[in-house]
Amino acid sequence: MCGGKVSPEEEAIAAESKNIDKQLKAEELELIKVNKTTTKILLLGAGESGKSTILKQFKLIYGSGFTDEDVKSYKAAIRGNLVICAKSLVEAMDTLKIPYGFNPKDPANTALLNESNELTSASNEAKSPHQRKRTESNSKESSDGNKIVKSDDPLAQLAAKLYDIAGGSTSSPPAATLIKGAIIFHADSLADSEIAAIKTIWKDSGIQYCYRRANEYQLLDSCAYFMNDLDRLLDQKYTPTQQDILQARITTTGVSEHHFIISKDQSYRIFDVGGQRSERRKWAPHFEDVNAIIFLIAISAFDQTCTEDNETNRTIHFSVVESLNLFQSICNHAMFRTTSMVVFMNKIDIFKDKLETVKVSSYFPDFTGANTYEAASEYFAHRVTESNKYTESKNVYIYYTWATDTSQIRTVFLTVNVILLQSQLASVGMI
Ligand SMILES: Nc1nc2c(ncn2[C@@H]2O[C@H](COP(=O)(O)OP(=O)(O)OP(=O)(O)O)[C@@H](O)[C@H]2O)c(=O)[nH]1
Ligand SMILES: [Mg+2]
Repeated sequence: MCGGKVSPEEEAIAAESKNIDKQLKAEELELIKVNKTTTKILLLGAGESGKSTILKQFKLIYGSGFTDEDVKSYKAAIRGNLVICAKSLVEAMDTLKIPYGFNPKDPANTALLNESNELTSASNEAKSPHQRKRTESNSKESSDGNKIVKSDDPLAQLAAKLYDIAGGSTSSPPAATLIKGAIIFHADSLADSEIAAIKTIWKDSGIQYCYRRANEYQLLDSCAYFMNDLDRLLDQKYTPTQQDILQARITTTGVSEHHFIISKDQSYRIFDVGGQRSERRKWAPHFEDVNAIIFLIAISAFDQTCTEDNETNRTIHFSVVESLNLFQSICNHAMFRTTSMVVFMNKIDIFKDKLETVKVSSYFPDFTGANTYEAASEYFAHRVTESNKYTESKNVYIYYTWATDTSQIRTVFLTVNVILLQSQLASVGMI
């Protein structure tokens, strides 16, 4: 075949072989496409940031929803959640020193409060400017958002005084004593006495005041959702709704893998991990071949201390600070140099509510903007994006999410899917 004339048969064979090559190439490309668009995603973030709730939304939106088995186990979990909430509340009544029946709006309390305010301002007047400055900085000792703000609220002090006068923890009503002794469990049903006790304490004005101070101790975010609907949840024929399941809290231990087909071109392998500190050492074995990380930060917790700190009495950090540090270490991890980072700034519903009464600058003094949702969320988003050291090789995409709201999450997922598909195709040079 050195420059000789090519016969029509040979021509046909060459054309056929060209065709086959073309077809193979197309099939290979298709194969690559299919393989490359199976995105391996890790759901990361601190405990209670909402990872498993996002996974539940994947099941609802792209999977077959909750199975009968799921519903059964969540029914028991929800009842367990009720006991946990009731227990957290009655325990906090003692740690915060709030007497049962305490009503901040009671005229007698208002009068006492005015009296103590007058006394405080008289004593402040008598102090030198230097002494005054020291008292003020003691009550709000927070320079880097990393130290706890000490409560010098006159109402909290009045409650504590009345608590001591009433006899402290010995003055707890029988319902509270019963709850204190209750064992936390996942159960299909609760004893009648426990049901009655939970109902009684939730109606107590002191407990309601304690609930409003939930940033000072650990309480499940779904506490009010469940407690305000006790009759329905405790009915013998109760079956959890989708929303109840989204609100239910089961702490994740270990790592679980889940598969979802998003479209004909896109499928996900999602890994849900436990976010509590003791769980984080189980993350690393899953770091190989990760295409994207969805990292959750509960921004509503900007005034909240960390669970584990409360348990061990170690140095107290704000949980958002811990989340930002955790994000920084993941984002700048050598194995994730080119891994797309999608950050869900989660629990914006609670965040918005909180901003009505709580100042971000009290906990993050370098925040100088207006105490609005727009300014505060932008501030936290900036804290996230500025952590990325690999600005040349990857992007950090920020979304504000309400993980328990399926329609909001559906919209968020649509844009996340587009971004993940594009960045994955780009990473294999296909766009
Ligand atoms: N109101 C509100 N509650 C939320 C939101 N996201 C999650 N929650 C609730 O927060 C609690 C904790 O959520 P999970 O999804 O269990 O948190 P996690 O990150 O999986 O926690 P670990 O498994 O311990 O790592 C649950 O009761 C959820 O219903 C949100 O955006 N708004
Ligand atoms: Mg979880």
